[in-house]
Amino acid sequence: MIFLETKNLTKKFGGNVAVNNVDFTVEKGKINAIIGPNGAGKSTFFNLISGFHSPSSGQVIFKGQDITKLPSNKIAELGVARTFQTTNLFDQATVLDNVIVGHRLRTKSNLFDAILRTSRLKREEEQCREKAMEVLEFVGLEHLAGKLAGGLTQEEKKRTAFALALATDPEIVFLDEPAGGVNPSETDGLAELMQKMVDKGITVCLIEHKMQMIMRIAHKIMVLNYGEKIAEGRPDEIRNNETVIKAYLGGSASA
Ligand SMILES: Nc1ncnc2c1ncn2[C@@H]1O[C@H](COP(=O)(O)OP(=O)(O)OP(=O)(O)O)[C@@H](O)[C@H]1O
Repeated sequence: MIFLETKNLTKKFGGNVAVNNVDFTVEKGKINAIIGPNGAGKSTFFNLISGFHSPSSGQVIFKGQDITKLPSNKIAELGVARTFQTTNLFDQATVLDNVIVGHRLRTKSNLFDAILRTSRLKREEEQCREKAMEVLEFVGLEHLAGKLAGGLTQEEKKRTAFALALATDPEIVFLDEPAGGVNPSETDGLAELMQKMVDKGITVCLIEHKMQMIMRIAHKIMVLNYGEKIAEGRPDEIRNNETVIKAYLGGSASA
């Protein structure tokens, strides 16, 4: 069974076709990358898969289930997590509290539990805390658990974004520019972290402009240009693909 796939996925914003008839399959347990010049439709494509936008037409299938029309929280519950280019953290809250919010999705407590401070609530609060510490440790930020998120560096924010996604116990994570705005050695560290996720059994799908990193870590790459898939293949195939080279030379890619 194909793990996750899109079929003829299309999104129009007025007359602008941001994603045009894209067929894409994700390889399970691998690092899958999406590249393309600015405005190619990459983020929109992620938004369609994770339910933040509804497609104009086409389908998203996850483990054989059509998830096209599901709201984003339901899609997340099924095990599909995503991060954003700019993760909005609560600056005045600690890193730990920011991540705890990410795990709430998996808990059952409701308003009554909160008012009555039931044992279920207390138990779940403890579970959330433990889960948050576990994912912070995984991303290498346990030493910053008590620090206010507002004081984090860009690289630490990127790691926190990973932790937020991991706190939902995902089977697949969609990472939007996970290494945007960080220096080369930090980029290497984040690449290692993505590999570590894969080693743990999580499938990774990322959008990235940092071509060297992508060519090194991706198992498979899809190239979007003006909303259309213009190529898909292994890094060496993509590197030598003339259509891709032309799109980049003619476009505004910041690679
Ligand atoms: N909410 C929206 N409403 C209207 N148009 C949008 C919306 N989101 C994206 N677009 C348009 O869709 C196209 C694709 O944008 P998108 O952000 O998906 O590209 P991208 O490949 O992620 O770009 P970048 O690499 O710069 O992040 C662009 O023309 C953009 O202006």
